[in-house]
Amino acid sequence: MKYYAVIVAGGSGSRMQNKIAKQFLLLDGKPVLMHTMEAFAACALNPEILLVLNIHQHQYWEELCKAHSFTIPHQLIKGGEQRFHSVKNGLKAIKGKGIVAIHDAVRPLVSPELISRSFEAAEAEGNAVAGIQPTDSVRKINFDGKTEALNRNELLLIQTPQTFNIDLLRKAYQQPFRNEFTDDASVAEYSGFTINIIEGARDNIKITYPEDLEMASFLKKKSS
Ligand SMILES: Nc1ccn([C@@H]2O[C@H](COP(=O)(O)OP(=O)(O)OP(=O)(O)O)[C@@H](O)[C@H]2O)c(=O)n1
Ligand SMILES: C[C@](O)(CO)[C@H](O)COP(=O)(O)O
Repeated sequence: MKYYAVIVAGGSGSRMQNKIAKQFLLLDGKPVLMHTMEAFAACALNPEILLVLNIHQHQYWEELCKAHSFTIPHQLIKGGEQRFHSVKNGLKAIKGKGIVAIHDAVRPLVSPELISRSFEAAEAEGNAVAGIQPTDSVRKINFDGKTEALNRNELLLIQTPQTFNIDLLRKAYQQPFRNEFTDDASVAEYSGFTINIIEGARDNIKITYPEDLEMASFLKKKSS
């Protein structure tokens, strides 16, 4: 079986409010994106890595790789307007059959163990989407602005990797973009596929706001 990893890094990181896109910010002296790619390179299934990056950042990325002596093999793909389009561009670059993991570049603490588990579960079930249970109480905001309690035991916080049989995901990504397509599971589900959840990891955080980078540094040190 052939394994692929599409690392989506085509965003601008606006919520990070930094002139440098968050995927390039330093985490323990190394760009966030490099930590993420190292986790996939350490996966025993040896996935082929495709990095999806805004075309205007390709040269900057190549300079960063030289500066950090970063030599993990990968194919560079141009990003798209939305995450959806970036994933679609990544899929277009994969020929033939196999299993593909889609992963946010800004989830650098993903473990090779979770990556392998995701590939293995997707190979068995058709797809595998990482999720964890909320530990806070949760409420829904109604159209009138009032809120109502939800049963948190019926909810999941969804992460990446989100891993699929490539043929399944290619079919799903033939649909036109919809605003509710915030991840690959929502795209696959809208296309009629049932989503298979696997246990994610509490430290598999997405770096979105400045404090997330500080948290990631703490978690990285704790796990080393
Ligand atoms: N057009 C886009 C938008 C997002 N992403 C990627 O999707 C992942 C999750 O997106 P998010 O955390 O929202 O990143 P940004 O869109 O960069 O952040 P923001 O919404 O704060 O601008 C990130 O690795 C981001 O680089 C992408 O590949 N292409
Ligand atoms: C894909 C994702 O990380 C799953 O939780 C999330 O949907 C990405 O959302 P973002 O707004 O693009 O960061």
